[in-house]
Amino acid sequence: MLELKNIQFAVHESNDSKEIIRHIDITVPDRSFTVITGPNGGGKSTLAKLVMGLEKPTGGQILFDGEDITNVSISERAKRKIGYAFQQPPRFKGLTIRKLLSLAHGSELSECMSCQYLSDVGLCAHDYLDREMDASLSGGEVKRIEIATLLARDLKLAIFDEPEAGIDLWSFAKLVDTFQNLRKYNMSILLISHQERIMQMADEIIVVEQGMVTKQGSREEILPQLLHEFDTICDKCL
Ligand SMILES: Nc1ncnc2c1ncn2[C@@H]1O[C@H](COP(=O)(O)OP(=O)(O)OP(=O)(O)O)[C@@H](O)[C@H]1O
Repeated sequence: MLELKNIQFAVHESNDSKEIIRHIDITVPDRSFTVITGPNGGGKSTLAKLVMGLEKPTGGQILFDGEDITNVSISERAKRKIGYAFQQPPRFKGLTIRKLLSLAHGSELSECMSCQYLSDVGLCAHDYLDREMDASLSGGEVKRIEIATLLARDLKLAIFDEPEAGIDLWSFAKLVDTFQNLRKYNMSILLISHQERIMQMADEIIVVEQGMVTKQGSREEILPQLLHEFDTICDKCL
């Protein structure tokens, strides 16, 4: 279980301090699917970076399975099975997808397991295992292969920052299917998204605005509120 307790993050800008995250408390239970949403600039990516260790909070505590990891390095967090999927996953020329999956796993993966991970992200293993992770792959394919590498790492917590960014509607539909498939794995998913179809898969939805949690609860409770707010905004624009 991940617990953020009174997390704060401020940066210094020309003799002034700018608060980006203000006193946030969040709990992500084991094997849950949590979506963080909210307006641009609200602090969602910063929150993900704080959990991953890419940024260090200026106040508060991060607990993972009861252990204080606030000051633990990125690589130590990775060893504790916390993983992060980039908005724009890196490509590695010269490295086959088969090799990439084994590297993610930490030892040679059997053909059968590699195929399983690729099929769970909606890719036909025989078409991809011996391809290079290079520029010849589409944006949607790269994203799904990155998710397969997270599966191969056998993570306890996977963090995705707007996985839908930069992909077309067709690839998005396949990505939604991929996230449905991830439900059978034992990991918790913390996903940042603005997409209703992704929120429809969540157990819990958290809205972050101006560095604060403004709504938090089950999908059944929060999603109708968000859709109603969105309709009201749209009606005002007519
Ligand atoms: N290191 C930093 N220095 C200064 N400002 C920062 C820093 N990191 C984030 N910010 C600012 O903090 C605010 C929150 O940024 P963040 O990327 O977390 O928002 P977000 O909710 O993920 O937005 P989006 O939906 O557009 O991706 C933004 O105004 C951003 O410019």
